Amino acid sequence: MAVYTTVSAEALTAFLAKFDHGALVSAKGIAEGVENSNYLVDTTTGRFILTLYEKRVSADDLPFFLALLDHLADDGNPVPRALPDRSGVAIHELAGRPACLIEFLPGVSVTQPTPVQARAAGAAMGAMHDSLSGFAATRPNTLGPDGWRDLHARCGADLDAIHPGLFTDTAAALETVIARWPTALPVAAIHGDLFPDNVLMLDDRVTGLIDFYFACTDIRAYDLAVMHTAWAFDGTGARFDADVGTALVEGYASRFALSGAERAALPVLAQGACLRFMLTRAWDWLNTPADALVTRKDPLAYWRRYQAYAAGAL
Ligand SMILES: Nc1ncnc2c1ncn2[C@@H]1O[C@H](COP(=O)(O)OP(=O)(O)OP(=O)(O)O)[C@@H](O)[C@H]1O
Ligand SMILES: N[C@@H](CCO)C(=O)O
Repeated sequence: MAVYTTVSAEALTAFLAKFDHGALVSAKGIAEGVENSNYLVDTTTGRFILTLYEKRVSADDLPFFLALLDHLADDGNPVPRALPDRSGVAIHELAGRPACLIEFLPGVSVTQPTPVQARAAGAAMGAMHDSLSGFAATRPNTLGPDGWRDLHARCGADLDAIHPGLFTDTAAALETVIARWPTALPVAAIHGDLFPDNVLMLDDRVTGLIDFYFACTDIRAYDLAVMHTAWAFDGTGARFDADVGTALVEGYASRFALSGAERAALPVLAQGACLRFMLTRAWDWLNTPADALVTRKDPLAYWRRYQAYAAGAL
């Protein structure tokens, strides 16, 4: 369960008193997610999400994320804004963590997307990229190729405790992918983590894009490649669904132009994405205490995907 920080009723009541969004009725920790602490908060006037930012989110980056969300919401994308308090402040401190009160969006995330749902989600990313072509602020991707090497070195030989030979095999894969990494593709603000659990849907309609806390400036088509790795496989990474992958890419292209060079680069971008998620999952796997109230995600599910792309899945 991803509630790393506990917020007392007293502290939450005092926090809500700064806003014009009613008084506390109830607050429940949300089990989903691994990065931040999230609460579902009901007040006398509505429903909200309270997010306390944990390990990987730096408070210094929050203004970038919130400006990006405002830009997308202004342009009609279904993203939640962080709400300002009465004095216009959106970034607060609560229980010792940076914290925001965020708009609640309806919908649920699908676990096994259909091609129709994947097409809608791809189109939502295309519309988002269209809006973000007019977003000027930048943030480096700390989990880009240089970050993978660093993470690989920090995990070190302990990777072999996850799977024999994993340290050497991933070192070789990293060098192969980095040597082929595109250098001339368009760069823009991207989401960076648009997994099915970060897309809220009602039936086949996208009602929310959430969790922008890896948003950064990077190769735009990398965002689509990340999405492909997460949507076109089952949770174990063992079963590839080509129809879902194709629907995702075509949905995207229906809303935002995908050049021949970007399409041609998707396989290597997807391999890089697999290494990124394999390594962050491996780091968490090796550094999360066994009794922590969070479900660790399987790094090998991303190593399997890497192998599928390396063998030509896309
Ligand atoms: N604005 C929102 N509206 C409705 N539900 C939301 C909203 N934001 C978050 N949630 C709910 O909280 C859950 C966890 O949120 P989120 O994915 O942002 O957490 P996280 O810890 O950053 O996750 P991740 O592991 O995907 O990085 C979501 O799966 C969703 O159920
Ligand atoms: N979406 C990521 C978690 C956030 O980095 C994963 O499934 O590994």
